[in-house]
Amino acid sequence: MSETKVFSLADIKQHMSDKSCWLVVHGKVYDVTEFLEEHPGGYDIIVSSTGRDATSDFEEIGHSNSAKKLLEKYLIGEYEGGDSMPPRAPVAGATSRGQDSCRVC
Ligand code: HEM
Repeated sequence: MSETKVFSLADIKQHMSDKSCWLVVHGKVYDVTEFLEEHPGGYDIIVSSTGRDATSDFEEIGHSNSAKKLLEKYLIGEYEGGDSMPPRAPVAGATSRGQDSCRVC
């Protein structure tokens, strides 16, 4: 078994398209590019869950156990912040250094 790779938010944000598509679910990073075409829910819905924490998107749909098992096939590593990934894309221009608290709210 090779060592677990750890990815930053900046890494993850480079894979937000159908050319290269990573998902973060429960703090783990999945490269689902190859799965996009096969996804029964369509590929655009997955692409729209990239670049942020996709855990609630994935869980709220009520995916079957076989869908959860399928996810394991695409595991490539972990997010450096564990479960602390922003659920929505941070405010435009914010840094990924953890100082992106909202100035408006
Ligand atoms: C790599 C991650 C994912 C895998 C492996 C996956 C797998 C699957 C599978 C196997 C199904 C068929 C039903 C089932 O067995 O539960 C399904 C349906 C569905 N998935 Fe995903 N899914 C993933 C990510 C997502 C994400 C991030 C969303 C975003 C909300 C999503 C939305 C849906 C929807 C809406 C359906 C229902 C499609 C329908 O019945 O019309 N999935 N998915």
